[in-house]
Amino acid sequence: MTLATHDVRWGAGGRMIVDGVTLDVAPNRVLGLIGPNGSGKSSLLRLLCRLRRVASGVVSLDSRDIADLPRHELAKRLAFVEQQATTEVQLTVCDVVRLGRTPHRAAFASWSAEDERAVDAALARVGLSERHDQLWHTLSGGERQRVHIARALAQEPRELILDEPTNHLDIRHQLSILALVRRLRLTCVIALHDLNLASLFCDEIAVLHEGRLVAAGMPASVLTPERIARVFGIAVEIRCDEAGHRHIAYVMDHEPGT
Ligand SMILES: Nc1ncnc2c1ncn2[C@@H]1O[C@H](COP(=O)(O)OP(=O)(O)OP(=O)(O)O)[C@@H](O)[C@H]1O
Repeated sequence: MTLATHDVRWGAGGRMIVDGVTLDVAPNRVLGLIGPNGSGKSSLLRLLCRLRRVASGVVSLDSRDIADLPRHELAKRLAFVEQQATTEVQLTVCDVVRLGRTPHRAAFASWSAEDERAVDAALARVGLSERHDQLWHTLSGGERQRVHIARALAQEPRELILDEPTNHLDIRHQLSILALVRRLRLTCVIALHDLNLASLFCDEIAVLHEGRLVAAGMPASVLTPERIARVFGIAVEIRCDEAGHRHIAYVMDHEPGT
């Protein structure tokens, strides 16, 4: 166990938004977090990264309460790729990725060859090496998303938290980013909306509904038509192809657009 929550609660605006979530993230595995809009996915991810403090319960890293970890130590271990992260407009792509090296550098230390290698490797991994010097604000939405993933990789974390990292990406880049996340062999928690991508790329899936964890486990056991109907309010059929891959097909009771 590296990252875990025990009975974590957090509320805002007079209501409970994350309501008693207990979850273990297996080391070096990808946990997909799914749930309808507003079910508390981003809020839970922010609690995992200590960007918000729990109202009650514990988030732990290697069995230590993250509330007790020095900020610097937490930043070396855990990287977060936020949904629609913004960045100062006058920075170049490599400036943004270099920010990922901050936790590894002592105050006033000069930029090292190791830092530069980590930045170059991170940009290469997301396929943006040739954009090294481009101004960040001139990138497309999908390219910005990949730069933020590179920034997180430059941090060389052991735990990687991603909030809908496939937003803005075309289908090829959605597949390549999720394949990359799998290849990294880090402990990953990743909020996703696409149930088929979650099923294909995640080792385990956790389902949030109205702030509560309603299921967690292997994709095939969690993503059943009954549960999808209950949580998302839609009808689906599960089809298996010849290779044994499951495909979740949406059942329309009328033709789209009619
Ligand atoms: N600081 C806050 N104050 C008041 N309400 C908040 C705050 N943060 C989140 N919420 C509410 O909590 C609920 C859960 O939000 P959250 O962003 O965690 O959901 P989500 O599952 O990530 O949704 P989505 O799929 O739409 O991104 C929403 O109804 C949101 O409006």
